[in-house]
Amino acid sequence: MTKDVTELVARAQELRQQAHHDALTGLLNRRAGEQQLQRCQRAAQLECQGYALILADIDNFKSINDRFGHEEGDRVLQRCAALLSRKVRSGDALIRWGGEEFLIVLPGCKLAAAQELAERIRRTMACEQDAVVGTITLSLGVGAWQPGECSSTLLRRTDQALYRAKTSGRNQVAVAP
Ligand SMILES: Nc1nc2c(ncn2[C@@H]2O[C@H](COP(=O)(O)OP(=O)(O)OP(=O)(O)O)[C@@H](O)[C@H]2O)c(=O)[nH]1
Repeated sequence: MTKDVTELVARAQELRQQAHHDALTGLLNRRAGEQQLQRCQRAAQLECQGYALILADIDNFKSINDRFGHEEGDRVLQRCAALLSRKVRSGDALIRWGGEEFLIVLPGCKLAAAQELAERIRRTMACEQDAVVGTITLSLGVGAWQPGECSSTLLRRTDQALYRAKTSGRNQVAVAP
């Protein structure tokens, strides 16, 4: 009987893990990430505790897949996820937001600190050499919550900053005004 209960609890934990996490990278999946973002937004409105976002996107990822194959592309995604995991603090949320795009939610973080973190991430990624693919770079957009703003507006501003980082040459950080 006790063994059955233990197995059920373990299975429930496994299912919860699968429901909230991306199978390839182990990061939070988009749905769980959206919930984290909403929690952060509520705290911002109720307690006036701001937060910041970083959107990081691997540069020219399609050509990595094309040149080295989809499996190597998957490994590059895992490598990026591992690097990002090393850079964030325990209260932050690290999310696989899309194919080769990652969102970091930083509760209580101001714009300047988020920009510094994004720059540290960019530099570390660009300096490390992957044995197969060589240099991998990231473009990053950074935004900080403004009073009265909803999370989708902040997300849109941060995405626009990421777009500027891409169109300005990639391997750079752009900040949402
Ligand atoms: N290996 C692998 N590839 C993926 C995965 N999800 C998305 N992709 C690929 O990621 C690529 C993204 O390509 P684009 O959107 O053109 O972006 P990009 O080549 O990185 O170009 P820029 O973002 O403009 O620098 C597509 O070729 C997708 O097939 C995945 O889970 N694994």
